[in-house]
Amino acid sequence: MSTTIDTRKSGMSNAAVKYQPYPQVNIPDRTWPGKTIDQAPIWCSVDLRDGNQSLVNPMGHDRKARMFQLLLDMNFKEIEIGFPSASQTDFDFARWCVEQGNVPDDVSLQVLVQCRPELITRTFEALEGAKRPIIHFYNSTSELQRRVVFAKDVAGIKQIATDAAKMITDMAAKAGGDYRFEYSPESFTGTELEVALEICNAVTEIVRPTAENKLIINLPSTVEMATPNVYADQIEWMCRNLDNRENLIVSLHPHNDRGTGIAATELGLMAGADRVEGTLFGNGERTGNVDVVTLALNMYTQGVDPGLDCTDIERIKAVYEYSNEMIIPERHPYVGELVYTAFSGSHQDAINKGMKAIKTANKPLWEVPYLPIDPQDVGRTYEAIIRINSQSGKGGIAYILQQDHGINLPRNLQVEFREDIQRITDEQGVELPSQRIYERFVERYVSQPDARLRFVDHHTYPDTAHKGVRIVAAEITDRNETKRIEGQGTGPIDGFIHALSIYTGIEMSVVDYSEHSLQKGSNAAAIAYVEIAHPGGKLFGVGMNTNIVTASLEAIVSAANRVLEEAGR
Ligand SMILES: CC(=O)SCCNC(=O)CCNC(=O)[C@H](O)C(C)(C)COP(=O)(O)OP(=O)(O)OC[C@H]1O[C@@H](n2cnc3c(N)ncnc32)[C@H](O)[C@@H]1OP(=O)(O)O
Ligand SMILES: CC(C)C(=O)C(=O)O
Repeated sequence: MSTTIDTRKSGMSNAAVKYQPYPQVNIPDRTWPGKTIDQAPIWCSVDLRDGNQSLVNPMGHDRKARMFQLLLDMNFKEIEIGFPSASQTDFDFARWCVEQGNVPDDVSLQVLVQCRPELITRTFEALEGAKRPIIHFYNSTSELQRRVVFAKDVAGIKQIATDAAKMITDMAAKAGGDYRFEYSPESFTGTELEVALEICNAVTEIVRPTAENKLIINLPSTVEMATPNVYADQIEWMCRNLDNRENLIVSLHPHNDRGTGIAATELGLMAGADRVEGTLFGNGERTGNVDVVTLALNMYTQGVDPGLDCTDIERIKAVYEYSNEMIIPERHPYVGELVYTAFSGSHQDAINKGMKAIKTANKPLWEVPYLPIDPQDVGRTYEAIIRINSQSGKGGIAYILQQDHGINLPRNLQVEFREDIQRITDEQGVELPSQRIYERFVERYVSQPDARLRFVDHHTYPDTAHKGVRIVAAEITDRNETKRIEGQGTGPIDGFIHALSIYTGIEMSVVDYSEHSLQKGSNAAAIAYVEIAHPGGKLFGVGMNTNIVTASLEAIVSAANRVLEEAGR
């Protein structure tokens, strides 16, 4: 049976008229699909330039300086600090970096400039005295921009690039400094590969890079226009065909228009690129530049040292938010508020078991279901891993009580208490915080404010008529009236439940018992759990006391109160 879809209903049936598919690259012997990323690229932060130029309010000195210090602390060795010929703020910041920025000797300041003589001259002024700075010059080479922006043919566009390359290398030679150079055929992804190659080769011929001073050829996905495999094909094609490849550093500068900037970069690295330009958490034009923190942590979680320090991701986030005046969404990889949190039951159960298994195994290898990275590796805690709402299960509730309050619920009690929590979360429709779960646990099982019975005291003595049997004499209150009860058994628990069975007229017996201490040290408070059987089924009681025997007997009273409540007495 075939189904016909009526495309007229989609409202987007003009797609083929308005847009055209991106052409594929003819490279049938491509090698990148078989490669893996096994070492970090050279990283270059463009937060202070591409990031900055896309902000509602571009950064002033303080916001730039704070970001700059963070980038140094994260171990970036190449930092594009701005476009000094574009504004006085950027010029002054470049001068501040050179004169007062305490830039380590192994860090290169990079600046961007268009291929325009007056802007190039001003750029050299901004960098006077800098150690091994990178002059990054660009012009758009795309078919569309050649046509509608520059009204020039390929030769004319090439001329813009080569004139600039000549001027820049001449000025650098005259200045006598140890300049480095970067050229970008901007809008590379909109440029025919042969054209991009011709222009890059022409620039390389003028710059004459050497092994000691390589030329950076930056191949930007200025606008992301195709699937990431196409970008990888383009990079592999360029790497194969560029002249003097051994003296070039091939750099990627991906944007994220299709939401696949990370994938494109990773495939581009597999295709032979050496360097990546990007920004923290992907700030940048439109949908942003590629996010270097995510890229670095993706490498880290594959066992590759990324060379960037992301161990204090909260600081990186704080500086990002201060300097860019933007907020990071809750789902952002590695940093979002919710990315280490599971609300759903089966995820919580698996995480809970995984965390226990890791503790038991005592090995460094991280293997926890649903958590591709140990949150502590980026300075996050385990506190937020599990949060409870109506989608949650017993494993999650058990994890919260254990992790936050030191309470290890027996499995059957987990099942029982989960039903109670589920009822509350269903009724309220919101998350139940850890403290509220704890309070509910104590109220239901320990303090029981509306309950009839309270344990007061007990003592035991041998039953002289029966060998091995002890008599338990206990004092309890029933609706605040003191009562003395008595029973027999092999020990206090056994005898006390017998006494309560006689007193209440309901036959009860202990089917499960466990206890543990709640705090370490000499004043250890104990918690005891008893599961009792009664004619209507089974249920739990819990006692907490500094004395373990008292905690056990309180647990039995707790269970008895619940039996009475169920029986409507
Ligand atoms: C993809 C990117 O992110 S590239 C970086 C973009 N960043 C920025 O533009 C931020 C900083 N820029 C600025 O402050 C300004 O654009 C300036 C100071 C650089 C230049 O300002 P202005 O000259 O006033 O104006 P504008 O930017 O509109 O100039 C466009 C002119 O430069 C030409 N042009 C643009 N880019 C280049 C280039 N890379 N090389 C040579 N010429 C260029 C255009 O063809 C146009 O020429 P026309 O005036 O003959 O039509
Ligand atoms: C200047 C270039 C590298 C750029 O920012 C881009 O293409 O996005």
